[in-house]
Amino acid sequence: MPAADSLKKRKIVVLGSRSVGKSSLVRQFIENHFDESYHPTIESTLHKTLKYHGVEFDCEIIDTAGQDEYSILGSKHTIGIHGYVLVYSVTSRNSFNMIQIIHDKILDFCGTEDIPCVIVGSKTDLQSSRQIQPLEGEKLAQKNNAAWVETSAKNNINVSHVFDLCLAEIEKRSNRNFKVDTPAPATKSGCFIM
Ligand SMILES: Nc1nc2c(ncn2[C@@H]2O[C@H](COP(=O)(O)OP(=O)(O)OP(=O)(O)O)[C@@H](O)[C@H]2O)c(=O)[nH]1
Repeated sequence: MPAADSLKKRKIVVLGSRSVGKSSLVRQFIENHFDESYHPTIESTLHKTLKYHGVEFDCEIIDTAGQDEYSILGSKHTIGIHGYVLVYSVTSRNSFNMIQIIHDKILDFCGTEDIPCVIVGSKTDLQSSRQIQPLEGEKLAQKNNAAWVETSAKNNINVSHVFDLCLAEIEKRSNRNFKVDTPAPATKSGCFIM
């Protein structure tokens, strides 16, 4: 296996409203662990090596603090980012509505019309509290040219699939215009054009 510093690097940021399960998703993926208690996140960065089409990538996954409509999306969450995981809870209409707001903020900041993105409906184990049906999630993803999946971090359902999908979205775009190794040119704001 190649040393981590010789691997191609991919930076993925996880965004969404407060308490939708962003940290739980990331922790389950990286540490195979789920915690019922809630500890609000400030920000944490974790690493994992992922394989896509036989190529290994050193993935840096940035778990962010919960967003609301007034949160400012900074350069930290846009510049140098290859892919986005946008999480809503299937039990919260507000968190679902936030996805479009966050997506639009990213496009606006990056000055682009398309980003590699996976939209994630979390907490599917809480079926009796469900407010968002799968079809709504799928339609939102289609509208934004994003991948979509529902997960349960608690039951470890589809957790790793989120990150496979994200790499696929990243590589789909980078292969369209560039070789995997070629750094994408930056826009005026410094975001990658994928
Ligand atoms: N039942 C269930 N609860 C979950 C799931 N994922 C997360 N939770 C719970 O939801 C609460 C919030 O989870 P976090 O992972 O901290 O959410 P977050 O989006 O990182 O929260 P912020 O740091 O505020 O942005 C915790 O009590 C978790 O145990 C899930 O898949 N199923």
